[in-house]
Amino acid sequence: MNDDLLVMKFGGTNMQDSRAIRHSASLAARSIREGVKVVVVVSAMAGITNQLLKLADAAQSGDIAAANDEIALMRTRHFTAAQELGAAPDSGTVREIREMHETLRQAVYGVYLLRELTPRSRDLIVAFGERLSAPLMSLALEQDGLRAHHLSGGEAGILTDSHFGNAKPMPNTYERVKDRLSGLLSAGVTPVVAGFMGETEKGAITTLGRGGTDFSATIIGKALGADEVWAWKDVDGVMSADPRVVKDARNIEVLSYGEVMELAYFGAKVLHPLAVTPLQESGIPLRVKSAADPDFPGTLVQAQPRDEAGHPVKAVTAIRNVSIINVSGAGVLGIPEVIASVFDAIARENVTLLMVSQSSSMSNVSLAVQTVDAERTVNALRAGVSLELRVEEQPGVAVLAIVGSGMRGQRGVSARMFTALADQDVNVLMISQGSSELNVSVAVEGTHVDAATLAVHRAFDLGTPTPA
Ligand SMILES: Nc1ncnc2c1ncn2[C@@H]1O[C@H](COP(=O)(O)OP(=O)(O)O)[C@@H](O)[C@H]1O
Ligand SMILES: N[C@@H](CC(=O)OP(=O)(O)O)C(=O)O
Repeated sequence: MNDDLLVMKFGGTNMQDSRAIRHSASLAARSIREGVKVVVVVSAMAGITNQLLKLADAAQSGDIAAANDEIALMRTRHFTAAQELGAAPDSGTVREIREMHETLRQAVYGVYLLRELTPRSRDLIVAFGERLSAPLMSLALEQDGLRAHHLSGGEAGILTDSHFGNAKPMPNTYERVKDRLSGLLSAGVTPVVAGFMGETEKGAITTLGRGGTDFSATIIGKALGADEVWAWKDVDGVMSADPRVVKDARNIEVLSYGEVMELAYFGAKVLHPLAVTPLQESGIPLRVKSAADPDFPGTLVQAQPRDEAGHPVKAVTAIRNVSIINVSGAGVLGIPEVIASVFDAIARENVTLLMVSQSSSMSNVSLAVQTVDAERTVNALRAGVSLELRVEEQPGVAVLAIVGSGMRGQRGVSARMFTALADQDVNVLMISQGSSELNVSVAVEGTHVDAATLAVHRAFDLGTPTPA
């Protein structure tokens, strides 16, 4: 394989300590030694992103001591990893890590003084996780005898809009990434890019949404016209259900971009919901691979689905911590302006709607949203719609979805799902099916979600085939 180009993404688990980082570096090194050019994209060490979010909240609420304690813990973790990867106390890497922690401490102190944590300052703080792990990966690659250079998302050319917390790449990102990384690659240097982050035109740091390092990798893959993007994970690949819930979940060999998007949207944490979007036009394949078993093919994500006869459904996923917002008022909801005002109010709050359904009597619209967004949604609806409407939240819900392109035009798929749920005494609160027929989703009581997932997984025979 000569002149081939791969983008390799390493997630939090694959960056969690010096041992994991060394192993991840060896996976990249293996391909580089075969003559493949590799761009490495890294996540923060496992747990660091949540720790940064927590300490930012502590500073905002006035507890600077708690915030500083967390920063000290993080610092020890990064220093320990650097040291175990062979960095001398006076090395450039150690100095860089020390300086970054100092800048982080100052940013957090600013939040404490202002008692204000804007989405912009939260992004600045949370992106330190990836900025701190990139030098560690560079170090590990260098220890492996390779030349490497680490860059922040912005330095790598990732330019985004200003939707802090959920930023999207600007159209000129692709040209910029190509400009910034091509020189390094042709000089035989492996770029190591801090994932999850980008920057605005003015240089403010943004993040791409939770799990966004997958998205960084595919943006870079598209920009460079990579042969493939490989997302290394702590699981075999994309599986027929979350393996933490369903023990006999099976690896799916091939999925289409559309199927993966549905799976990610409906809660399969394994990939960022927008991760495949940059690949769709160019048809660049994405492979989800197991770092623990690098020779296992994992899951290939490509333009075309591959359907197995008799298996219309490929996976079952769940979103927990959901609320249903019921908007009701006899007759009023039949008036188009009233419906428009409901959706206007939601759009202004930038809330993601997981499901929508309207009763045919036109007296009720139900909206499923993440519980963290529920209060905002209820307030926006109460302020923005006709006074004749009642708005109520029903918390403690989960959304369960079945996904698979083989469902198209197949009769009886929903019936099989509902029978499985009924057999488990699971009450269905809302139902929806997209016209693409790639998924059917239902809202159920949150306490039933695991039993429902297991039952549906069994009903569609998605588990590991038992050896004869
Ligand atoms: N359908 C699924 N297939 C594979 N993993 C899943 C699925 N649904 C949920 N997961 C969870 O996603 C996790 C992998 O995603 P994540 O931890 O974000 O990866 P990384 O941080 O390594 O990029 C697994 O530990 C697994 O429990
Ligand atoms: N660190 C970020 C981005 C990311 O992609 O992480 P991971 O690859 O570990 O899911 C997050 O936790 O959201």
